[in-house]
Amino acid sequence: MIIELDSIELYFKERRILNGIYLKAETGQIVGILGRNGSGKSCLLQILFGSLKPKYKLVRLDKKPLKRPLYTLNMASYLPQHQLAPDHLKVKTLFQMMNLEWNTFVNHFEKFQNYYNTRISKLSGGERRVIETYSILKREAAIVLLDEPFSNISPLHIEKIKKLIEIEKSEKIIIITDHYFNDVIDMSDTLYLLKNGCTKIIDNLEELEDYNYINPGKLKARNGFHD
Ligand SMILES: Nc1ncnc2c1ncn2[C@@H]1O[C@H](COP(=O)(O)OP(=O)(O)OP(=O)(O)O)[C@@H](O)[C@H]1O
Repeated sequence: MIIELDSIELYFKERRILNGIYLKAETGQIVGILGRNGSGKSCLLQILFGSLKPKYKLVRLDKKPLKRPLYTLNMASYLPQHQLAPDHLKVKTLFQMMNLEWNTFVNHFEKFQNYYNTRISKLSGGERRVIETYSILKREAAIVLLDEPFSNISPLHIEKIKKLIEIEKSEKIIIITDHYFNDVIDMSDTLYLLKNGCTKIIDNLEELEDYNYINPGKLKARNGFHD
């Protein structure tokens, strides 16, 4: 499956947020979106999901224009930037709703084994994000959109989630944005930078310095971003 976003124009009142967007993602690949605060990354994911309506957009699924919002097709799983799971919900209810195996989860995240009956409100911000990210990632869906999945998550758990994303990508399209740019770069097969309302495809990581997204020397040493 291939999904493409094209020619998006998003305004809030007179303020232009996005114009000149092109993004392509396909099954088996992770697409990373980087960009400074306020560059429009969350808006872009919401537009793709269909929950934000811009002035103009073109979404193509396998080359055919998509006439309905993606969420109505029940094929996309979307992690919003802000809290997803309501406070009063018990962890077990979330797992039941998402049709996920608790034992499989605690095999990956042993620390959570006593949380089955716990309400979301009793978890730390990072613990909640691990559960939210995991449940969106593992849900049955052809397209997974992850907006800041690593927020407040400890390095050890980030590494575990990165491994799970790598496994899930074989059957899914995964689009991810996060300010942990080294982690996004590590995982991404294709990388876009969102700047001045436009997407720029990044072929060489030095371009991220040239576009003033990061200061020179901040990139983790690597041979290429697929390594
Ligand atoms: N509902 C709204 N009404 C008005 N302006 C908005 C609204 N939602 C977003 N914006 C503006 O649109 C711009 C892009 O917002 P968005 O949340 O997509 O940025 P972002 O790249 O995800 O930022 P961050 O990395 O800080 O989360 C911001 O300047 C924001 O203030």
